[in-house]
Amino acid sequence: MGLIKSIKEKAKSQLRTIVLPETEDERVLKAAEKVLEEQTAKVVLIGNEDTIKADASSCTANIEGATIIDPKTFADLDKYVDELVELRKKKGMTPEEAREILTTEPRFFGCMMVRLGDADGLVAGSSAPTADVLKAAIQVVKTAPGINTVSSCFVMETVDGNFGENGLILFADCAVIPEPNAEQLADIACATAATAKNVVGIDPKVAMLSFSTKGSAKHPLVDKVQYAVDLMADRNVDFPFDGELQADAAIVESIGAKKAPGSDVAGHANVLVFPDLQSGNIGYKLVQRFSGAAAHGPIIQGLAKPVNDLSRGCSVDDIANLVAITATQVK
Ligand SMILES: CC(C)(COP(=O)(O)OP(=O)(O)OC[C@H]1O[C@@H](n2cnc3c(N)ncnc32)[C@H](O)[C@@H]1OP(=O)(O)O)[C@@H](O)C(=O)NCCC(=O)NCCS
Ligand SMILES: CC(=O)OP(=O)(O)O
Repeated sequence: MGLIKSIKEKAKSQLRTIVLPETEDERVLKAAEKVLEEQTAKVVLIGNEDTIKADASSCTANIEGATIIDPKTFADLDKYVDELVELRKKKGMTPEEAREILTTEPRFFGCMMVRLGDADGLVAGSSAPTADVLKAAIQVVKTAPGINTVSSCFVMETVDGNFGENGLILFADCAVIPEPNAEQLADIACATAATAKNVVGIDPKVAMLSFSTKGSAKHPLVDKVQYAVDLMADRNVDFPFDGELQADAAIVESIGAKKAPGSDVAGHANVLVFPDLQSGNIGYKLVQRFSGAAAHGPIIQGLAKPVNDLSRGCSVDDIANLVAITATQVK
């Protein structure tokens, strides 16, 4: 069974409640229809009921069965306001500011639903830059206990099946931390290994990428990746990892054997940790567009509850697929 098919089967058996706050986007309304039709989740749409219904009708999206919540008339708004003030009191947020944010920024309202258990997860980002989704998630949902770093990965479903795990390969971090330090690179590697296991169902083999393989180039940027590898060794992680490796050494067996002989990851990696956000974000988009790979994500890692982002270039299917992925992340 393909990845998305098996994730949808799992989601169907759990039927979680997922919030879609960006209801001004017709792709979201069409995705809501698809999710309801496939019964992979219950759907909550945020916004004015008349407007959402009129928009759905004009794009012929059947959203019957979705729950529509208008923050402006929401019965528990005062409770949400109190919670946001409490969360942001160190930053000096007033009740008036909290009310304004919750009634005008649906991503914040949706994240508060998730925080307070009125929904299980949230998917947004089709009509806002990633930073807007991340800010709502980090400020409201917060990191999971014991976790310092929020990061992201894409599950790339490549076409020819030769790379990674029968064509499945995770790329990280492609959406969150612009210039990770070595500690954060190690955190990204550990979080992505967990996503590989828990969401994709594969045993992770993690390559810490660079423009150098095993000291073939000398530069402070190479030193940073080597230090991240040392930190992972200190953490005694329970998955194979290696670095620093160039991308070809990580994913092509013959090149891995030549550039990093003896490595149990080189040539077989199914998790690629990029050294920074520039390489990660550019890398995933090039693979997606040049090769026709499906890019599922960005799946956000390290939050207390599942909130996932979309690229603004996403399709209706991308949104519906990410809703199913989000549903299966609920603990
Ligand atoms: C993620 C991002 C939005 C955070 O920005 P920020 O200005 O630090 O966000 P906020 O001010 O809302 O931060 C809220 C809190 O979360 C913390 N935080 C920020 N990034 C974090 C991370 N990756 N992990 C854990 N905590 C984080 C902040 O330190 C802050 O803590 P505080 O409230 O105790 O001071 C920012 O790093 C960003 O824009 N990243 C790039 C996103 C992007 O453009 N991606 C490319 C396209 S996909
Ligand atoms: C993940 C990402 O790159 O998002 P966007 O394309 O919306 O910037």
